[in-house]
Amino acid sequence: MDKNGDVDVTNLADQIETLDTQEPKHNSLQESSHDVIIQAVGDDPILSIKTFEELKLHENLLKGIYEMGFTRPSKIQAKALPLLLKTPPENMIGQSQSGTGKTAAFVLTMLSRIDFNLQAPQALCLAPSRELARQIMVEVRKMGKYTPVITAEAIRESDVKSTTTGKTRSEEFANAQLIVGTPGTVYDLLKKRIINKTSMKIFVLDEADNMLDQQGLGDQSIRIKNMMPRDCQIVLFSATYSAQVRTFAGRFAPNANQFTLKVEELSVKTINQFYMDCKDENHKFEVLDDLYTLLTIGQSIIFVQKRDTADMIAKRMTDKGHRVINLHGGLSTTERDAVMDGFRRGDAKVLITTNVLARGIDVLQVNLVINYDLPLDSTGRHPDFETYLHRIGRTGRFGRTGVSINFVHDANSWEIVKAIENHFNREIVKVPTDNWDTIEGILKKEISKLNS
Ligand SMILES: Nc1ncnc2c1ncn2[C@@H]1O[C@H](COP(=O)(O)OP(=O)(O)OP(=O)(O)O)[C@@H](O)[C@H]1O
Repeated sequence: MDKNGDVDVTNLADQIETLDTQEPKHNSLQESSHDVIIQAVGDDPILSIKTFEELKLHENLLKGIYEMGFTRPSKIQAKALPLLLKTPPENMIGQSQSGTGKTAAFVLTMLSRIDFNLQAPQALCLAPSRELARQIMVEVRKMGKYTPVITAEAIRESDVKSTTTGKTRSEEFANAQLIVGTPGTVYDLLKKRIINKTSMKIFVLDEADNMLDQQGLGDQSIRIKNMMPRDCQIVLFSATYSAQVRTFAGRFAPNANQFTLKVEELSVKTINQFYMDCKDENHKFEVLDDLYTLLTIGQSIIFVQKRDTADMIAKRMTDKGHRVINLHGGLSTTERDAVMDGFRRGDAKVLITTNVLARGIDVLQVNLVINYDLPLDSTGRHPDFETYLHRIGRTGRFGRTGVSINFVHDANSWEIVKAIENHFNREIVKVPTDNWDTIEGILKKEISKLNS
């Protein structure tokens, strides 16, 4: 807390994840450390690299990695990359907590698989949202900066010329080697043969459990996968896999090397979780207004369940004098890009959104996530555990500390918070809604515990 009595969540410590640098202990198909179970398909020892050099990557790729400030591989990168880069390629079903560097693991693999002399699509990555696809492409372009890779984003819905490249879709995809997109657009482009699939070497699903969800994007992902050549490497990554999706993932990516986290290891330790007991729906807004009036908060994301609620909260917060922005699927793509880019630049500090941004979005300065509405499954009554974890994972990125606050306003929402607490076996601490000195005290204590 600073001398004005504000909780200073803007200056949270930059703790870099402690790397597991131990030598592999045995040559076996399965390795189980305290947090992750690795099932490898081959008989080779499960290696864990300590430096990126050990991967024997092209020096231009290494240059890109180092320029991004990646001095050492994270734990998932250290263990997954040796398996991902094997020749002949092997499939992967990877799991690691939010913000631990899964993107770099698959981006590096895609870039390593490309024959730069061949101007045809060779690597395809799907993500569930336009914003995440754009973010992955930024990482591709940074990491591949010193390579001649030709890239294309498959996120536009019509055949208009790209505003950035001035090319039509056919022109853009004719010689693109690495494509990142959303499933609907990619499927459409493959079907129309605008994307040529014949030389495709690697197919990646980020947020794979979401992409394979039979009630959502699953159908499209399956259709796209069925169009890929037989020997195409299939790589799935997510922080979460429900038991049902995991079984299906095993069929989608057969004979895969698998990384599985135990449920109690899923929550990121540096994200501290709270709940506030509001009297009713309307009181939730008053508490939100007070929070932003009384506390100094860095960048934050407020999650609601519906687009209408996002619009309504944004309007009411603006009327109260708070500077907020709002992003959901009801906006045009141009509006969505402008909002997201503004938030990334830090022009706006408070982003109100729906589950469209629950997954993957990486803005390191976000130190607070508010679940204004708790995430519910399709019945609308039960908790959506996976979405909860992804939402709060928008803070606490790569070893940073973060705070998440859940708003509770009736018996059902209280039960949902308790169910989430039990499911992940992580305490969600109650903070009062009426005593701001106490609120500051609790948040400060919890944050300092995390930093110590
Ligand atoms: N080896 C590294 N060294 C330093 N920073 C890294 C390294 N690897 C990744 N990062 C950074 O860590 C942050 C989180 O990485 P990333 O977005 O890939 O997480 P993730 O595991 O995909 O999370 P989520 O499950 O939320 O999608 C990013 O800002 C990324 O640039």
